Amino acid sequence: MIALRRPTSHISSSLSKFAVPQRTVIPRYGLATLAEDTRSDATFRIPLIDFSKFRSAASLAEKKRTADDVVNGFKEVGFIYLKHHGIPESIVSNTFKKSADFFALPQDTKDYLAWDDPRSNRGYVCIGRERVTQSSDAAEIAALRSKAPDTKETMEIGRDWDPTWKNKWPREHDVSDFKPTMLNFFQTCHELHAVVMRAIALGLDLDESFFDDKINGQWHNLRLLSYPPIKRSLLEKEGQARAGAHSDYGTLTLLFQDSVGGLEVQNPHTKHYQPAPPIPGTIVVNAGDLLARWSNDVLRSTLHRVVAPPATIVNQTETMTPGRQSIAFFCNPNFDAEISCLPNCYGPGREKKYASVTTEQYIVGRLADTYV
Ligand SMILES: O=C(O)CCC(=O)C(=O)O
Ligand SMILES: [Fe+2]
Repeated sequence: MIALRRPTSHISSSLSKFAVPQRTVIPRYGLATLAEDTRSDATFRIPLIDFSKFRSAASLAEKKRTADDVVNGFKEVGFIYLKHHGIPESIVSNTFKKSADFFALPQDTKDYLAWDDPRSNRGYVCIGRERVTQSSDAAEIAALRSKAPDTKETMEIGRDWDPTWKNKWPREHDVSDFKPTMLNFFQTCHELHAVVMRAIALGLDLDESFFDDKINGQWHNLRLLSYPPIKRSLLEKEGQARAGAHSDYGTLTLLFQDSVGGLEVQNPHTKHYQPAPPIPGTIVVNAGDLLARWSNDVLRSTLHRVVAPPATIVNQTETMTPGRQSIAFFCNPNFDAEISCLPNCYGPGREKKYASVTTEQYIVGRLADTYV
């Protein structure tokens, strides 16, 4: 359902004059647009885009076709799958392995590295400490956190050469090669972000290099996530999820999932949640709030959440859901970048919706609201 078009039995009138036997069904693939498909949950799909067509395009016109697909995906859904994205599978699997080794450490070893400041946004976050939500009301978030905390733990890593904020690395004898593995992954994701933003610039009819000098400072956040096995009955409680419904804050999120599943994306048109299952060889990419704001909401920052894995993975009669691992790379513009409406995203009939804000003002404010 995600990438393939459904067949339909509709035969266009221009074909009817030909000798088509009465009961022949001519399948039509790929004719409905993404915009049409997303209007209904039955046909909702997250587009799957072959990104090698952008990287190795023989002409600007060919490049622009993939760029248009990327932008169209963010306009209609806010989420896309990328295949042939250029990050070798060995790098992804090794990063997952080091992440698993980290979360397997004793609790007090992890607590020693505790996250302690939203301006730094680095370190270990134990289960129940973050409650992602769209609310910015402190009392409401505190109530949600105690009633239905997120059932996940995370490790947050920022750019390593920051003069003010230091990453919190486990000791080498706790997890060998953790730091070089994460820094290599960080750099690799940074480079992919820069290329996808070039595609977005082109798809918005801006100069391809428009974002280059606004996103080169690597103010990103690499988040390792671990969702421990949990009783199904706990996940099915009112308002409870592995990660509650939220949007992300930055430009784009590059999301790497294991094979367990449970990620759901809100269909922006029907407001119903739809699964975004792991597809081998792909990554999920979603637009964040700053990109939506930058583009005057031309590009969508779509709500998503992580719930119990589908019943094909866990039998409904089982009482435990399996543990799940994922890695989110939250990409940000430079912290001093002024996020004010992009040149092509306003005009007569489309007024500017947002005041200009720096990345830092926006992100630090959001993070301060969601953690205790
Ligand atoms: O674990 C996932 O698949 C999604 C995590 C997520 O959306 C987040 O951390 O912002
Ligand atoms: Fe998210």
